[in-house]
Amino acid sequence: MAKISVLGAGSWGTALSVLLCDNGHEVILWSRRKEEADELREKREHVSKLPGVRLPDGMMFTSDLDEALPDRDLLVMAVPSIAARGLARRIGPGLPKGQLIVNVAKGIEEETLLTLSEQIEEEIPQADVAVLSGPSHAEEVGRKLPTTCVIGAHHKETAEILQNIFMSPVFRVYISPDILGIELGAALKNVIALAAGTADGLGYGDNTKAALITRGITEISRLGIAMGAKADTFYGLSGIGDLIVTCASVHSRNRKAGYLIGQGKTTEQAMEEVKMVVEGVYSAKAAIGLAEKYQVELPIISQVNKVLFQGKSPGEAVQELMLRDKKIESWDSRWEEKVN
Ligand SMILES: NC(=O)C1=CN([C@@H]2O[C@H](COP(=O)(O)OP(=O)(O)OC[C@H]3O[C@@H](n4cnc5c(N)ncnc54)[C@H](O)[C@@H]3O)[C@@H](O)[C@H]2O)C=CC1
Ligand SMILES: O=C(CO)COP(=O)(O)O
Repeated sequence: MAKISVLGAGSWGTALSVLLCDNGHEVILWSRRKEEADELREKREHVSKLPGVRLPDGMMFTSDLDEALPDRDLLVMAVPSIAARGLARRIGPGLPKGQLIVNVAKGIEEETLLTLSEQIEEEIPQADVAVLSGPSHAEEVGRKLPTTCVIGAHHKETAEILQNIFMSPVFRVYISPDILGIELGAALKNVIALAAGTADGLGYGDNTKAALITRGITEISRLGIAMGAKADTFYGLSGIGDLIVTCASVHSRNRKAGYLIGQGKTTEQAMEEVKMVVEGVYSAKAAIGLAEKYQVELPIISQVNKVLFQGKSPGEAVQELMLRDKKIESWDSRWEEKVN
């Protein structure tokens, strides 16, 4: 049994707390809001974020970091990406050397273009930071539906410890050393999911969705490989796997926000209506910074940015993508041509 604190009581932090409790660990779920921690303790359900999922009797709740942080084998960071650095800065000074931390949020920092684990490592240099990602909607993990994820860590021993902690008959966990590839796939799939949702909102069909998923992963992996990630990672759970689920699922907040934009809502209206965090909106901007830095073309992600932030009509963005220069699908030595 491990002593674990999950920091962030949104839908994902809550679902993972249930999983970890069911796995026999001692779990404290930290919320930044006292009323939320009190309500979770009393109702044993997160009514607004994860309705219908009973929170196990043994699960503990607090809004006090002094209760959540000392003497924990593992800290799971489950706050929205824009809050990750701030929380890491706040908790870092008190943590011991080698503190194991798993980040489960998905994003890239717009100003620095750093992944979340890189930000956490900057703020808590003494920690051993890993990531968990993959096609895993909280609503389904909460209902104990079979799910697979991947854990990325610097050291294989760390990855194996975490694999043992998270793995269950309904939650299968793979391990990988490619933290960068995992985090890039996680953050950028949300931007493509916004596009997929927008296509749904415009009334387009399955062909369009398949095109966005396929050309989307090409775009994500092109950038990731230029940054030093491993190509295979983008065809794994945290890449194509998460991209498929986020573009297709009724649970996806990014897809939902895209849908509303396709129906004519502004970015702000769509984010407000979804209520929960829409990470793709932040990652979209960061992706443009990365594309410029690594001199990589990201046609879909560029159009998503124009729709989100420059008021371009989604229909026009699709037209522009369809009418781009003619291309070869992928590089082939027989024609020896570099393609985008
Ligand atoms: N919901 C899901 O199915 C999954 C979500 N994720 C990722 O997990 C992260 C968290 O997402 P959700 O739990 O779904 O979000 P959510 O929208 O359900 O909840 C976010 C929670 O974070 C709290 N929060 C906001 N700012 C904070 C701060 N500065 N400090 C502490 N807490 C703060 C809010 O009060 C709220 O309870 C995101 O990066 C998301 O992409 C990853 C996999 C699955
Ligand atoms: O990352 C997720 C599922 O793996 C959740 O995606 P959304 O944030 O779009 O709901």
